[in-house]
Amino acid sequence: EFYSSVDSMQDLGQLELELLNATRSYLKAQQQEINLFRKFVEQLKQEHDMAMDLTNLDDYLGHPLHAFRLIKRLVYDWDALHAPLVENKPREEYRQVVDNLSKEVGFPDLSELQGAVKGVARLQRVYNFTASDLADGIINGFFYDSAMDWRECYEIGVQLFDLGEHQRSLEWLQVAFNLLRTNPEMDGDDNSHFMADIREYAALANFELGNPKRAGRLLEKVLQAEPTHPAQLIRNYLDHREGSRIDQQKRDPSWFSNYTRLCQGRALPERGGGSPLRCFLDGKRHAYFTLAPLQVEQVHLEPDINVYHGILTLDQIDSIFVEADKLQMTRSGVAGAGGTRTVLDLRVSQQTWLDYESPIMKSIARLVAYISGFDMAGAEPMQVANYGVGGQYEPHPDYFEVNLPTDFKGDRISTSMFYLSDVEQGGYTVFTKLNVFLPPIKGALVMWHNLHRSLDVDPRTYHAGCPVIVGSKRIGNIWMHSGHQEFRRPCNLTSDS
Ligand SMILES: O=C(O)CCC(=O)C(=O)O
Ligand SMILES: [Fe+2]
Repeated sequence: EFYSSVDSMQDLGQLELELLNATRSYLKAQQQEINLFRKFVEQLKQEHDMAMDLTNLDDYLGHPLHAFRLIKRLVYDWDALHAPLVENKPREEYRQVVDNLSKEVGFPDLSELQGAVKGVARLQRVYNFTASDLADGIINGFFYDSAMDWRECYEIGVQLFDLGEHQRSLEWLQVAFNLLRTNPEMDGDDNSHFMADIREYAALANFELGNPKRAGRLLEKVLQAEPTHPAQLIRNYLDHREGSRIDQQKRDPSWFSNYTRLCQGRALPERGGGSPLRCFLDGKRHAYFTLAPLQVEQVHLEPDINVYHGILTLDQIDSIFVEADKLQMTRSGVAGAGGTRTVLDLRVSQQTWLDYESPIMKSIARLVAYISGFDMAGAEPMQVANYGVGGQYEPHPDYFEVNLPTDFKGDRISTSMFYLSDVEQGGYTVFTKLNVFLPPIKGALVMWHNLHRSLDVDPRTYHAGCPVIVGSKRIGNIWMHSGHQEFRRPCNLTSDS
């Protein structure tokens, strides 16, 4: 799978480069071969013409050497031409290259295209981007050199229709239509055919949205312009279908408005101020920090969430990726009932797990132990993740509460999340019940407890990774189990203590 991680999209970039190179050398080889053949044929033609030019063909063929020549041409020369022409070595080689690429890298299929389109739709939903802005290359008010043509907008509209996102599909089809009308690409006839195709889909989307009259009018327009257009079939189909479902718009879940608001970097309305948050240097937490105190930013109190700035150097982050590159990244799943894992749109990323054997991971383990005070015997390996097109992780707790995996010693008492990249736009970490949003800052660490001291779960820690708008978001998560920590964070008796 490619779309669920920006890193693996790089394989596709490479794939396309190799396809381009192979195709160019194929065309060049073909051209050379054709030129050679053409010359050869011209030569044969000259000889042939000369023979046929003679007023009396018998004169020519009666000459023993001429006869010899004609026969030789047909025995050898034409054969020499036929075989490679039919065989076409460059074509065989080209086919081979494409086959190998398809085996080694694999070409993306329709589900990948849908994944990418869903990513775009997710960005629109969470950040209120309009299709026309995106088509103009404007993302979140910033101009990128990425304007789209009508075909691309049409394709997104079609894919969204197939995904059942009818309102958004209609929006993209409208943009496609306007683009085609303002920048016609062919002479009139072809354009009207394309317009008919767009209207046909727009009619279907309108029907699904409970506007059968508008659907009918659009189909009418199509058939007026092109009486033989297959839209006639659609009309018959819609005429015989039950009335459309008007209320088929999916309702947003209750957390959605907090999520989108925080993702956009807008605080929720305050519910009375608590104690003020502070930034401070902490050189006392462990002797290790005496000379280089921790740079602590409190982002929430009760439950405490702290950001530790400048924890990892760029070199250290590079070393983490050297370790991660030795392993295979796989699509992230979410835990389901009975210890199952499923791949869902609510989490679009790829991940791998690093143990604490290598020098860099030994230092990471030491840092987490010194900062958190926990015993790393209870730590899971570090999960390194990379998000994809519109990649996100919807609100969730990090604890399990039920169906704890059998190899866990206690639930996930804390989360230590390292930001391993900056993100150009989007990709905030948000705590949907706490009014906290954190833009990723490369080298920083966020830490919080998921369990109360009683080891009961703390649902206030629900959090999410917002869709990445532009950029590649990389994080490293270390989850600590409550086993082994009995003396590090002694429990209390009341569940909310
Ligand atoms: O990407 C983020 O900011 C949050 C990730 C997260 O919550 C997780 O991986 O459990
Ligand atoms: Fe999480």
